[in-house]
Amino acid sequence: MALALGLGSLFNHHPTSPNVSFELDKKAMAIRYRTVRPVAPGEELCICYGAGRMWWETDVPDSPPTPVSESHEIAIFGEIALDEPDTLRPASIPSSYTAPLWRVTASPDPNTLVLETSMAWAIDVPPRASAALVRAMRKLTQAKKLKGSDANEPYSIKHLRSFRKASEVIREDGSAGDASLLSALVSMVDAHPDPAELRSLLESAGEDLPADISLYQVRVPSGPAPNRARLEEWMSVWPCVFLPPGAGLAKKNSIPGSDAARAISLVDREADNAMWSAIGRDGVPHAKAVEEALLRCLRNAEHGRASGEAVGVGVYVTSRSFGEGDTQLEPIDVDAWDTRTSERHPLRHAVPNAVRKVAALRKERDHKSDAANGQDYLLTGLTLFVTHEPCAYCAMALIHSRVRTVFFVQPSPGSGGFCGTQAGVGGQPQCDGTEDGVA
Ligand SMILES: C[S@@+](CC[C@H](N)C(=O)[O-])C[C@H]1O[C@@H](n2cnc3c(N)ncnc32)[C@H](O)[C@@H]1O
Repeated sequence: MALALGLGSLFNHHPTSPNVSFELDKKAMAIRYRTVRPVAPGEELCICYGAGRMWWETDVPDSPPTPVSESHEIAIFGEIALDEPDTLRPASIPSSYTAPLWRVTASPDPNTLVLETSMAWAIDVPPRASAALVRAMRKLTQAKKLKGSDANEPYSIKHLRSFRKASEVIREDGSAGDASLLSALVSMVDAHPDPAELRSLLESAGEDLPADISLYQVRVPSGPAPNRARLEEWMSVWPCVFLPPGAGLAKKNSIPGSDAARAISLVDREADNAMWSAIGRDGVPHAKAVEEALLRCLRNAEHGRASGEAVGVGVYVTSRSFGEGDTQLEPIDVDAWDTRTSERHPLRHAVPNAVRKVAALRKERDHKSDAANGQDYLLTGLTLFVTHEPCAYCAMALIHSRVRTVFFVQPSPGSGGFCGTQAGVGGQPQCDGTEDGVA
């Protein structure tokens, strides 16, 4: 997350074709803005804040909720309703409790992924020479001399269209292109930093290329557009392709060090929605099962409070699968709550209490001398529900425990260790965060 200060905060949002792109320079702690096409006098400079409804667009309705069943409608990723009979409901929970349901994940969201750009080398060729250039590049690629022209290697240019009208291209040196020529991408600058070496490489391919190959730099998106909705934004920098839903951004398929390179896969909201509206093995819709589990977790918090604990945080851990994979686990249902007051112990938060209970249960029940990877004590494959967003300590405990998914009811902006895992503990590369969370 970066906040633009100074003039950076003046850019308004254009949802589809901004004329300015920006990139984060994390080392310099700066944001760089660049025009991505010629700008007419008086034309407003706009960036794209991301896809989807913006916070000021209050009159634009959210997409309608997906009904789970006729009698039980829950807005998937909109709202979760806890409307239990009064006898079961803890007193602290209003009779019709509704809370927004968000997904927080270690994977970046395609709607907010920042468009990163890099410099690439291009040359101008007459249209009739384009086939010769393609042949030359193919030969050099096969001979492993031209870096980045294969999809599966660093500095790949495979997501980018190879040719563009030379007159439409913004060159880094400010020169104008000839309308009768094509601008052809050759490689990323980082793959071949020395233009003289690249030029002689192209000449060595022995194809019928123009005699006066002159390389110039152009700005291109570092990776493919994360979805169709963002494609226009990416295309305004350089024509390119988008990732089909569910496709991952392969680490090796993007610019090393870029956000895209760190991404293992993107959040796939369509698949998410399908998951939430699906029916579990026991015939209960996943969304209804989540609601029940959240209620149990709220009851645990209430139980802690009623037994004199100062902090009312409750946890429920279950082996029940919510559509994420179909592994059959030994059934586990563990309840826990914060016990700092009764145990006079600063570390007896609800989450580590649950982690200890699961470890003890599995050690006793599932222990085998040949158990691999801690499967007889970790939370691998389990889902944990917690009333409050885990703090940094609890988030680390969850990461070390290898829990599969975490649901929490109450986010803790600013102090939570989990929210927007790209900023929280789970998103730190050194933490090996693999868990997903739902708030
Ligand atoms: C970063 S500021 C942009 C500069 C702001 N317009 C100003 O004059 O200070 C973001 C705010 O600008 C407004 N804004 C930006 N793009 C907009 C758009 N396309 N339509 C309406 N309001 C927009 C929203 O109120 C938003 O909260």
